[in-house]
Amino acid sequence: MSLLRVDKICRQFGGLAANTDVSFSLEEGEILGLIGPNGAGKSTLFSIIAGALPPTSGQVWFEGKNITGLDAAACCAAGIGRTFQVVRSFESMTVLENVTVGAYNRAKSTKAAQKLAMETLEWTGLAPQAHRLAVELTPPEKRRLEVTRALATKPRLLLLDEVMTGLTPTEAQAGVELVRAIRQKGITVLMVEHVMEIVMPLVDRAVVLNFGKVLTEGKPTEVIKNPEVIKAYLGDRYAQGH
Ligand SMILES: Nc1ncnc2c1ncn2[C@@H]1O[C@H](COP(=O)(O)OP(=O)(O)OP(=O)(O)O)[C@@H](O)[C@H]1O
Repeated sequence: MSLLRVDKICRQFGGLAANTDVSFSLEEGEILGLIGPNGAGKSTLFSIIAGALPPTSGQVWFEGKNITGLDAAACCAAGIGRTFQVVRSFESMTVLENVTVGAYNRAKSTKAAQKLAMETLEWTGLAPQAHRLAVELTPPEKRRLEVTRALATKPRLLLLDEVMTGLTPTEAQAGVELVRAIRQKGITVLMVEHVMEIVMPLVDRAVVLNFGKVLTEGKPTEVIKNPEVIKAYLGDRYAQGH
């Protein structure tokens, strides 16, 4: 049984079809990349899987249960954690407080939530910043804070929305190592990422969206050679280099 199954998802915004008949599965322990040009419908699909947006039609199955229509809190409780494309830290709170907000989804008391938050910060390497205000963090630290807060909800599936965007190659490499460590802990990862040089060596499989539809899916090495993917997204320059 797949951990996640997205089945014929459609989402309309007025006359605009952001997702049309999107279907794919995600196996336990996989890292799956969701790629495609701007406006292809990636964030919309993330929001539908995470319960932030209902689909117009179609279904989302998680651990064999139909979770279509559950709200974001229920999806989080079910084991789906997410980050946002635009970083949403609580700027006037400390790093520890930010992560404690996530930990409350699992912990029954403030003390237990703070303990879980601190353990998660230690894991992601942000513990030395625990008592700083979120506003004081550098952009890569803020992205790491987002991931830490999502991890503190103890997800089985983590949705990462462009967490490497805007990072230097060294910072992105640290991000890649964090994603690998997350999988090592048994957490399945679905990630949206634009930087192909980062995402392709990292993912087991990639699903390519274009104009809201699945263009193709497969192993990264196959996907980047697909002429339709090159035309729609990668461009000839990337293809020639690989
Ligand atoms: N709340 C909304 N209301 C109206 N249209 C929307 C809304 N959210 C997304 N759209 C439209 O749906 C389409 C898909 O957008 P979406 O953000 O899902 O794409 P994306 O692949 O994540 O793009 P990007 O890579 O730029 O983040 C776009 O045309 C967008 O303008």
